[in-house]
Amino acid sequence: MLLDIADLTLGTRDTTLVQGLSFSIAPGERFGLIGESGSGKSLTALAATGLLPPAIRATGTITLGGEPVLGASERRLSRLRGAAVATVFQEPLTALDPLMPLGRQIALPVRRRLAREGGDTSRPAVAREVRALVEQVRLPDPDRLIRAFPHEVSGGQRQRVAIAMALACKPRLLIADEPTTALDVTTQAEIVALLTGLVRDEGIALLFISHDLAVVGQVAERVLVMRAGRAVETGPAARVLTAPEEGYTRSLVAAARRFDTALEGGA
Ligand SMILES: Nc1ncnc2c1ncn2[C@@H]1O[C@H](COP(=O)(O)OP(=O)(O)OP(=O)(O)O)[C@@H](O)[C@H]1O
Repeated sequence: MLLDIADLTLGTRDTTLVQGLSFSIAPGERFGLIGESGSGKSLTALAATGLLPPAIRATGTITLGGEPVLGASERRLSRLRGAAVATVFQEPLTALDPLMPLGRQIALPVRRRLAREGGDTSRPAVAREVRALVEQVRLPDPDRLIRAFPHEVSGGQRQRVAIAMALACKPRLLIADEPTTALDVTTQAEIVALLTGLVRDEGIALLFISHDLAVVGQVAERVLVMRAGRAVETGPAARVLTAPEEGYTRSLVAAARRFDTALEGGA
């Protein structure tokens, strides 16, 4: 397994936020973590990358690429973050430097990876890779985009830049935490299709986190539904999202269907 989480419990000094959570992701697998706001999805993702806030205590085990995450030194973790896992967040603006042209921002993880691999880190070599990544995430007008600042491009384009930066690390696991929530519906669908296609083509495993069942259904092969920090149901996406066994999942699926029907009725 690429990511193995066993009996993970997270909490502050006086509150339990995630309890007894276990799941694993195989190399190349697309896994969906579903749950309403506050159910503990983001904390779980942060725990998997060793980025938990200092106030949060963790027990259980997390193994990423064969290495333990909980209790690992910052040095080991930063190596693991570069090579094994990269994350795309809901709001790409938080991950981008407002004062740096987008091309230079994409160049940072490219140069880090080339240095790690002992590759050519000269300016032309890095620029070639940046250009290839910009094309891979299908950003329009690459020459303009490379020189543009974050506020000069659209939200969907910023998310494509964030995806390019994640791909630049050549991770074995990509974590996407609500990557489409801040976008309009059309852009959402484009980003979901892009992400799914890229991870499939590159053989990268995906941990896709969302409260939106329809979106997760398009992306994931297997899903886990969380409620108030606990796993409610897990299984193949096609089964859980069409024939859920647990009452809570059934109510989520029914609510999503009602929403779809209302949209169709209103169209
Ligand atoms: N640093 C922190 N200190 C204390 N409590 C925290 C901290 N970070 C998160 N929490 C709490 O942990 C719970 C789970 O948060 P988390 O962000 O993982 O939920 P989520 O399912 O990702 O929801 P959302 O989709 O809204 O981000 C929430 O009740 C939140 O208030």
